Amino acid sequence: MIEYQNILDSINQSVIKEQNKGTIASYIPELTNVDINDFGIHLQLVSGEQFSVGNSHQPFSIQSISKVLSLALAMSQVGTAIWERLDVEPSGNPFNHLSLLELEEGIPRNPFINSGAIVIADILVSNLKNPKADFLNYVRDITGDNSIDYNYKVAQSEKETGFNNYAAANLLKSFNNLHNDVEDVLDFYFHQCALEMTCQQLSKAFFLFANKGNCLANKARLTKSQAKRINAIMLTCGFYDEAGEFAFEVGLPGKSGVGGGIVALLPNQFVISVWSPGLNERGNSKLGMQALEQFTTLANQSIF
Ligand SMILES: NC(=O)CC[C@H](N)C(=O)O
Repeated sequence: MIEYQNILDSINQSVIKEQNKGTIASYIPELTNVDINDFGIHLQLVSGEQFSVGNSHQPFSIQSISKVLSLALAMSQVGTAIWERLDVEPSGNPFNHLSLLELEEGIPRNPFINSGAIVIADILVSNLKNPKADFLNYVRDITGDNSIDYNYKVAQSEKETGFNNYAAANLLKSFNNLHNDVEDVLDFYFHQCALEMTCQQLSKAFFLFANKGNCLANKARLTKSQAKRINAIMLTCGFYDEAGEFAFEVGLPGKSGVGGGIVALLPNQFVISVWSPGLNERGNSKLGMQALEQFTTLANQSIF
């Protein structure tokens, strides 16, 4: 029997002592309205038990973590045809890097760098009747929580400063890999990134990836094979140019966001969500990575 609560308590004790908590993302100005000392973890076992520590019930901006949820919805709607428009290779580059996209003629390396997520957003805009409302309902549905919502100020803040994402979308358009208007696709993308969730809600939202495609309410939302493939992409691409380091330190598929959240999971066992808003140089939560390294070491559980 693993003493999960003791493990989470001891991680909390050790990370709150850290002097260097990283840097809060400021390129989206509205993201700076958080306290660098905020820290929470929520662990959801596939067997149903839950454990948490710290601010695990405080909503934060999930940012790029949303790219896994948009990919899941696109795969369940469109199936394998999405792979005609993007690849599944790690990019070895920052999430907002553009030169590879030009070299590779508008085919993004994977769905978790910004250009890849923008292609997925385009697919959803083409396939959903009311894209923003339908995506929100999907996330509420798989999580079993209707209180989840977009933070409209964060979406607006990114719209006003998202020049790099406008560049990515226009480059995709120039290669005919964006079918809708740049404005419509980015409006959807900025909202999906502006979803606010707590660590507890994130663990519940990601339950289907640990549970062979079946969500918390035990409804099939993805096939087993789709869940397996999404986990593989999280492992190889979930942390951009730090994916190797995350596999090395933590050893789980996962996804980060510049709001300081990280979700990771062990198939058939658990989902764990961590939030600490200070980021390292690669744009991933500094203490979040440390906490997860300690978790898989102390619990002796990883995919390796
Ligand atoms: N890594 C991230 O979380 C980046 C997401 C952010 N919305 C962006 O496009 O820049």
